[in-house]
Amino acid sequence: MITKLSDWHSPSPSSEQSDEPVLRAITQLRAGKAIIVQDAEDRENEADLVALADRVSPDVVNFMITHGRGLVCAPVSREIAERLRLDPMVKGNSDPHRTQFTVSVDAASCRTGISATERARTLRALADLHATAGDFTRPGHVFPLIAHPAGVLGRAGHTEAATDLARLADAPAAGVICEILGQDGNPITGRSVARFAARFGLLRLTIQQLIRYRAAHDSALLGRDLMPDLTNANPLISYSRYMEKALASCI
Ligand SMILES: O=C(CO)[C@H](O)[C@H](O)COP(=O)(O)O
Repeated sequence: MITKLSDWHSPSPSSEQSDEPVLRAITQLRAGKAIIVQDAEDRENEADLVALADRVSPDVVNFMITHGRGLVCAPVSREIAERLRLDPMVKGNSDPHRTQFTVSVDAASCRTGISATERARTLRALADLHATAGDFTRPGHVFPLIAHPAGVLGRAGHTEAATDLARLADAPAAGVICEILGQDGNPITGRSVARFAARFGLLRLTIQQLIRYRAAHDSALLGRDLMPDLTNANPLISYSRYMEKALASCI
C-alpha cells in the first residue's frame, strides 16, 4: 500500500515541464527556506509564506512575522494531530473554508512562547516524530491546522499544500504558514505578490500547480484516467471518484 507521497513521484516525461515549479519548491524547502504558495482567486485568494516545520529557524519565523504579518500556523497530518492530542479549537467549525484549527500550543520548554525563537522551537517539536502530547502546553502561540488526508487532491488549501510539500520533501508532514499582508493590512494579491517575491528572492507556487503535479504522478502509478477536474476550484468531488478507482486498483 502507498503511504508516502514520495513513493508516488517517479519521473513522467509528459509532466516534466509542469513538474519543475514543484521540484524547485521542494529544493528550497529542504534548504530550510520559505516559499510563497497562492490558492485560487475564487477561493481565499491569499499568498502564504510556507516552510517546513522540522527545519524552521528563528530567522524564518522572524521573517514571517515581520514581512508576512499574518497568523503563524502549523499545518499537520491527522496522524500527528492524533498522536499529540491536538483537539479541535471549537466544536462546530463555521470557518468559511472549514480550516481545521486545533487548540494552540507552545513547546513545554518555552518561557512565554511568543518570541521567534520559541515559536520555531514549538514548530520543530510539532514535527518531531518522537514528541508526545505532554511535550506541549495549551493554549499557546502556534496554531496547528489539520490537513485533509488526501492533501490538495481533497482540499485545495494552504494547509494541505504545506503537508503535501513536506511529504514530497521526505520530511514529517508538518509545515509552517503565514499569510502575507500588505502595508494597508490587507492580504496582497496579483502583482503585489510578484513584487514581494522579487524583493525577497522567494519562489512562488500555486496550489493548482501542486494539484497538477500530484494528479500526474498519482495517475502514472494508478492508471491514466485518475485526473481530478482542475476546472473545479474545490477538487473534492472529482477526488472522491478518483479515490474509488484508486482503492479498487489496490484490492
Ligand atoms: O485560515 C488561515 C490560517 O491563518 C489561512 O487562511 C491559511 O491560508 C490556511 O487556511 P486554508 O488551508 O483554508 O488555506
